[in-house]
Amino acid sequence: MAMAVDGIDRAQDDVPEVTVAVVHHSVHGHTRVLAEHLADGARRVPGTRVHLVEVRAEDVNAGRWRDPEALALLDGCDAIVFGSPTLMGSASAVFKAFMEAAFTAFTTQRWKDKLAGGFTMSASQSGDKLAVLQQLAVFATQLGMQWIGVGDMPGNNWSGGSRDDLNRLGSWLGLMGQSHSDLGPENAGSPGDLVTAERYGERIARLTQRWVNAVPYDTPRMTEHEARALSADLRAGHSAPPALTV
Ligand SMILES: Cc1cc2nc3c(=O)[nH]c(=O)nc-3n(C[C@H](O)[C@H](O)[C@H](O)COP(=O)(O)O)c2cc1C
Repeated sequence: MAMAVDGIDRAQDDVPEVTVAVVHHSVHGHTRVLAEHLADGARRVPGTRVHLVEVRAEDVNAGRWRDPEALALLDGCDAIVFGSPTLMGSASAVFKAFMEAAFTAFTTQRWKDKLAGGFTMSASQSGDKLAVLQQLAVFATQLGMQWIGVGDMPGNNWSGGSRDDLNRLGSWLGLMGQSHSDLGPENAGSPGDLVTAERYGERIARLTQRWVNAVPYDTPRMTEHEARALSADLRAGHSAPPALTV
C-alpha cells in the first residue's frame, strides 16, 4: 500500500527549519497535481521541509478518517495547507472525514497559531469552488490557525488574457484550479494554475519562516503590468521565473 505521507527534506543547515504539510484528497489525480506544485513552491524557500499528506478513502472508517501517524505529523508542522476537489459544491466526503478527525486538535487547540492555506480543483470555471475555500478557511480558523490567501493579481480578465494566465480564475481566499473532466492528471489545471500554486506555496513557506523564525521578509509585489508580462510568458510556453523574487 502506498504511504500516505511523503516527506521531502529540503532543510538547509544555515536557515532554521520550518515544516509545511500539504494535506489533500484527490479522486482522479487532478487535485494531487495542484498539491505537488504548491509543495514545489514551498520547497524553493531555504530551510523548508515539506510533507505531502494524502487523505485516502481507505483510511476512512465509519465516516471518520483514521491515520494517527499522519495526524501526529500534522501536529508537529508549522503550517498546514488543505486541498480537496470540489464535489457537489463542497469539499469531498473523504476530505470532510479528515476535517472531522481534526476535532481532537480543536478541543486541545493543538493547531492554534499554525499558518494555514487552502486550494481546490474542479471541472467548471466557477463550479462553486469559492464555497470550498470558504469551508476550508472556516475550518482552519475554528482551529485557531492563521489563514494566508493568494497574493497575486488576477489573469484572464481582459481582452488579451487567456487560460494560461497567472491566477486566471481570480481567486484570493485560496487557490483555485480547473481541469477538464475528460482529461487525466497529466493535463490537470492550466500553466497559470500550476505557477499560481507554486507561488502560493512559496508565499506560505516564506511567511512561515517569518512567523516562526522571524526571518526577514520583504513583501514581494507584482504589479498588474508585471503579472501580464508573466502571463504572456506562460502563454508562449516559457517556464516561469521563480516568481516571488520578481
Ligand atoms: C461527484 C462529483 C461531484 C462534482 N461536483 C463538482 C462541482 O460541484 N463543481 C465542479 O466544477 N466540478 C465538480 N466535479 C468535477 C471535479 O471537481 C473534477 O473532476 C476535479 O478535477 C476532480 O479532482 P480530482 O481528480 O483531484 O479528484 C464533480 C465530480 C464528481 C465526480
